[in-house]
Amino acid sequence: MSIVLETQGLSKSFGAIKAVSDVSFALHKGELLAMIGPNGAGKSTCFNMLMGQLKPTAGTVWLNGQDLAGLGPRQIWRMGVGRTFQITGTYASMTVAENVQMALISHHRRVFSILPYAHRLYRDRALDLLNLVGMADQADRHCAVLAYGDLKRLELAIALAHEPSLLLMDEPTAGMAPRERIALMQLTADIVRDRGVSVLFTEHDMDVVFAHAHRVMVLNRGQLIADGTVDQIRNDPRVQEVYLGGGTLFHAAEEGQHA
Ligand SMILES: Nc1ncnc2c1ncn2[C@@H]1O[C@H](COP(=O)(O)OP(=O)(O)OP(=O)(O)O)[C@@H](O)[C@H]1O
Repeated sequence: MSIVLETQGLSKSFGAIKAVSDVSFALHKGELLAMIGPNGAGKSTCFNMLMGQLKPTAGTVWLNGQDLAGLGPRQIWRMGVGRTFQITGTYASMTVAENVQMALISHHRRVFSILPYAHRLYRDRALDLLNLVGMADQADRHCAVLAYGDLKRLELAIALAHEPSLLLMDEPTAGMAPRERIALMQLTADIVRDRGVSVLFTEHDMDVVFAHAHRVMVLNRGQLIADGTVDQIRNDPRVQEVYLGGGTLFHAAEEGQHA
């Protein structure tokens, strides 16, 4: 399997705080990789470095073999890295379809030339993407009236409009009801399988992680303490030590499995 994203010795310090320390990993094509860890473990800092929002203190990030050093968020996004956020970034005053159309227009770099007839442009392609995320029946609703779970699915369609080879999803299910969480990650797993997109996601809900991730990395205090399959991670004593203190990880996941 080819490597899409690779880091070597990735590190970030804020003054005396080592937020991320010597993190090396590889993400393969078509892989759904979870990055987990307790609060303050360094997940968001890692994501922000991968996306060009933060400059690493040390280390290298390669995307499809290309060194990302010195590149900003927009250049990295243009190279095929999509991102969904903890807080959705949709335009409330526009309809669901228009939001996706805007993303398609931007992807095809046509923003300034087509504004007078933008409402028609890429409409069919937008509907295809909305169909993919189960939102086609809401195409003409305004985003302001959407339920939170629907906004997250729309955000996924917007990210896919840019045809990313890699999707970074920062707590994609935050704020969602348990059933919605599983549904959104099932949808993401289907997209990974059907389109060969690679996904790196952070997640606090272990039911979601253990049900869908192909592989799991665990960060603690900025360091990568484990990287393996779901079973390897569940049984790793270092991971258990980190999480059992919080008392939430494994019990919740096991109950979820038996539900
Ligand atoms: N801009 C910053 N300036 C100073 N310290 C920071 C900054 N950003 C993050 N940190 C610190 O770096 C460490 C890692 O934070 P980070 O937000 O990456 O963790 P996280 O794993 O994403 O946490 P959470 O799950 O709570 O979102 C924390 O100690 C945090 O306080």
